[in-house]
Amino acid sequence: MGYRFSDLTDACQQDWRAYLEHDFVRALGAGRLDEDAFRHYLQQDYLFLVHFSRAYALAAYKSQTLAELRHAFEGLKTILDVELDLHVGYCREWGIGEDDLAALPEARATLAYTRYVLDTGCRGDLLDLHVALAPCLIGYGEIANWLNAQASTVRGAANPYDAWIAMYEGDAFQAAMHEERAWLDARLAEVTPERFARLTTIFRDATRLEIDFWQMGLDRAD
Ligand SMILES: Cc1ncc(C[n+]2csc(CCO)c2C)c(N)n1
Repeated sequence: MGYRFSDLTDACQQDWRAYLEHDFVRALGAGRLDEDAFRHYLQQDYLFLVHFSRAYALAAYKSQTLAELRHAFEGLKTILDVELDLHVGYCREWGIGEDDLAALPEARATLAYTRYVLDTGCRGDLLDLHVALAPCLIGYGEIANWLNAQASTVRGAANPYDAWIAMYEGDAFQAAMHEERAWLDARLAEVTPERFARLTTIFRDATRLEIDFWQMGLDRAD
C-alpha cells in the first residue's frame, strides 16, 4: 500500500513513453507535422472536448462530498468557458469554422476513447473516473515539458505549432496538472494492491487510447 501517481506510469512505462513521444508529437515539436494531419486532429479534439465535458458532469454525479462536487463543477466550468472557447478560436485560425465543427463525423478513435472514459466512470467510482482521465490531464503537460527538453523541438515563429506547445507549458495548465497529480497521490495512498491492479488496467487502457488518438491524426483516419 501507499501508492502514488508515478506508480501508475511505472506500471505501464512502455505505453506511457509511446504516448508522450509519439511520432505525431515529435513532428509537431519539430514543426514538420503535416498540416492536414493537424487539422484532422484539431477537429476530432473538438469532439473529444465535448465528451470530456460530459465526463466532468459525471464526476459531479459521482461526488460524495461537497468539496468533490465543487471540484467537478469548477472543472466543467473551465472546460466550457475557457478550453472550448480557446479551441474554437484556434480551429478558426486553422481554417475550421464553427459550422464545420458542429457537423463533424466522429472518428472511431474518438468514439473509443471518450466512451471508454465515460463507461469506466459509470461503472466505477470517482477514483476510477479520474484515473481514466489522468493520461489526458497529466499527459499533455508532460508532453509539453518533454518537447521543451528535446534538441529537435523548434520554438517561436519558425514552428506553426508553437501556440499548441505554449498552451500546455503555460502556468495555468501546469498548475492544473500538479493539482490533479496531488489529488491522485492522496487517493492512491489509500488503495489496496488489488484495487491498484484494477486502476493500472484503466490507466493503461486510457494511455493506449491516447496513442490511437495521435495515430488517428497522422493517418487522417475516420
Ligand atoms: C485527445 C486529447 N487528450 C488530452 C487532451 C488535453 N486536455 C483536454 S481537456 C484538458 C484539461 C481541461 O481542463 C486537457 C489537458 C486533449 N486536448 N486531447
